[in-house]
Amino acid sequence: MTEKVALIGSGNWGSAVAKIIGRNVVRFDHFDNQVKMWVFEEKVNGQNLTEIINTKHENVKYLPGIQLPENIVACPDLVETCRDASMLVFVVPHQFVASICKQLKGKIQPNCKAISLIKGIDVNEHGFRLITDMIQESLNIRSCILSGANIASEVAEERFCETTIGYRNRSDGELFKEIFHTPSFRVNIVEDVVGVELCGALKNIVAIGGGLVDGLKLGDNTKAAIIRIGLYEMRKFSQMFYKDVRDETFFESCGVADLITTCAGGRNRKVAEAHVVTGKSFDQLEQEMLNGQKLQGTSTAKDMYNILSKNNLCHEFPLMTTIYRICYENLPPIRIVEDI
Ligand SMILES: NC(=O)c1ccc[n+]([C@@H]2O[C@H](COP(=O)([O-])OP(=O)(O)OC[C@H]3O[C@@H](n4cnc5c(N)ncnc54)[C@H](O)[C@@H]3O)[C@@H](O)[C@H]2O)c1
Ligand SMILES: O=P(O)(O)OC[C@H](O)CO
Repeated sequence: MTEKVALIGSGNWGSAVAKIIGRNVVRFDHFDNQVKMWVFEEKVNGQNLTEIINTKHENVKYLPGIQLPENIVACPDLVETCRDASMLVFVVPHQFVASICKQLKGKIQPNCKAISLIKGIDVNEHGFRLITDMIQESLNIRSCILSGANIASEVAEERFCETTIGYRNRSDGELFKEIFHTPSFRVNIVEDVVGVELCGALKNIVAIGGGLVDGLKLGDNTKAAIIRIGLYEMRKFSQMFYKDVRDETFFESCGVADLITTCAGGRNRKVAEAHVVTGKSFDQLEQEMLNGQKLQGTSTAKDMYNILSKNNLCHEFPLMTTIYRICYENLPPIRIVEDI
């Protein structure tokens, strides 16, 4: 059977993986060579971003300077992008997934499989769920997860790194590995969707902590302490709510490696540092510094705090709780070290 891949998302990470997927599908006979990529349409210098991508083969707004393969075709219509696909790659900021699934319900192939590259969780009045569960439940399809120490610009420049795919069904994990693995983007697959996904979501909160420490100029030892405590709280939370999450997952790229990279070079870190230095709000800094890219760490800190406070657990997760309070309750940033 010929597999057909569709990419849902074309931001910084979506465009970086488009380069990888576009090149990989042509290496195998069992993939259709054309990959449609859904673009949330917008004007860039008066021209539709889809038209720019399809003529220049570059996402000039979200990943400038990187050439995309010509078999990546930008499409502004979500349903049209996914209609005939058998493999869906979700790579949008987590706050947009619910509305995307709603639009796709009943409009995709019944044998479709999905993978989420999204780092975040979904919280509502009933509790919280994983983004992969949201995709599975709303579209009635299986979903893997991919997460790792993967800053998009470095991946796009083909600098060596690793990543982790979590699967429930091994053949899905192996199939998705084929479209992502390259000599410079090394994929390992593990049977722990929940562990891989929670690592990716929760590390974004710790990254805010790393940035606060940088803004306060507290130094490398303090940053290392934030990383260690963050890793401890990530594992504790994951295994408290999902007892099957494996210890080993935290030693994969999605675990300790992503924490290190995100606390060194990610957007969450950068904006949190600027928050300390300038005193401006996270929302304002996101607008000023990221040119349309989205922060995931602050909203995930809020989601996490809602879960913890509902379950009377704030005192057991002092780092995550303090980061939330600094972001949303005007707590002075120095409390990152005083309250943990
Ligand atoms: N950028 C990275 O280095 C990186 C690496 C690994 C994982 N991730 C994760 O991948 C996910 C996607 O991140 P990204 O960097 O590709 O996105 P991004 O931060 O570049 O987000 C901007 C994207 O969101 C789109 N958008 C804006 N408003 C929208 C709306 N209302 N509906 C739908 N889309 C809308 C924009 O068109 C653009 O494509 C996130 O969960 C992120 O944590 C990012
Ligand atoms: O830029 P950030 O902070 O969203 O982090 C990017 C990636 O998740 C790092 O692996």
